[in-house]
Amino acid sequence: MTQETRIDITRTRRGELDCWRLRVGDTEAWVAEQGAQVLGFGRDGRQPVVWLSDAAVLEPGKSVRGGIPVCWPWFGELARNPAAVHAGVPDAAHAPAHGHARTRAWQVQDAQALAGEAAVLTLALAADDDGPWQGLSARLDVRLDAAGLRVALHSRNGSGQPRTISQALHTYLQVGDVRDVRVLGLEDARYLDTLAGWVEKRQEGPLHFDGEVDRIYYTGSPCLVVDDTGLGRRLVVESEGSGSAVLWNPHIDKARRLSQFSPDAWQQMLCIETARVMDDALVLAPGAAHEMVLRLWEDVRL
Ligand SMILES: O=P(O)(O)OC[C@H]1O[C@H](O)[C@H](O)[C@@H](O)[C@@H]1O
Repeated sequence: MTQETRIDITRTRRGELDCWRLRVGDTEAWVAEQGAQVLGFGRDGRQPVVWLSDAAVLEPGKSVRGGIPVCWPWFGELARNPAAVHAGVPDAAHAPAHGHARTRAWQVQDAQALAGEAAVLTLALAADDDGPWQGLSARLDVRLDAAGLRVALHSRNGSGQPRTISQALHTYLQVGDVRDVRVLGLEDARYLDTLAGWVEKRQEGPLHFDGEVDRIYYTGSPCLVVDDTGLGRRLVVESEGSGSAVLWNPHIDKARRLSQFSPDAWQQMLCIETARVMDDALVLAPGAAHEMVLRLWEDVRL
């Protein structure tokens, strides 16, 4: 990247949400302040890397279907989590899926265009003063540069007790046709098949999407690759500080039950969710902090 590469960051609105647009040369990312949710990432004139539903609703209080929702301080159904995650929560069975962070207003801490380098945005979610999540705070650093998109989720336990949480950067990826895609890097990994009674299985070969997939992988590899022959590209999802990943595609029937989701949209998306879930849940000692990083880029084959 040269000093002349255009880099900027601007506050703007999409629908009813306050957002930030990060721009580095011909690459752009969008982030909503609500939920610190990345809403888009891609290069001019190419298919997006990050998928956003054409039925997405950009309104306060609603998690947007697509982008990278931040699931925190729990992932999925709270009651399905290890007991330590919902200890002290009075009505875990009725807690909202994927935690409260994705629909809350996060505070902007920093927004900078670093000449010749990157556009960076930092958003923070203050700790609750009381209640079951008292003392737990989060921060999300988003950085766009010539290498791609980097998203880092910091969790901090400011309480006087050890705390266990679960979390995910729930990345929706754009693909040509999910039936022609394979995910590499999961070979031989243990996984929980949530569609088959949460039994543990082992992945054989690359992952294909022949039907609904909703699995929690214990990832030995920090680097997963979406090999997309339809779009002639590979998407690389690299993680740090994460030992699990959720792989999801709703296929035909579940697509009909999802909010903000067109009936055929399952064909053009899949989720790779960089996570700390189930056996890999995150234990934070009093005063401790943790960083989980996702790096995402497109590798174009000619
Ligand atoms: O509809 P949402 O609450 O956004 O959840 C969307 C999906 O998230 C994860 O991938 C879960 O593993 C799925 O079971 C769930 O359907």
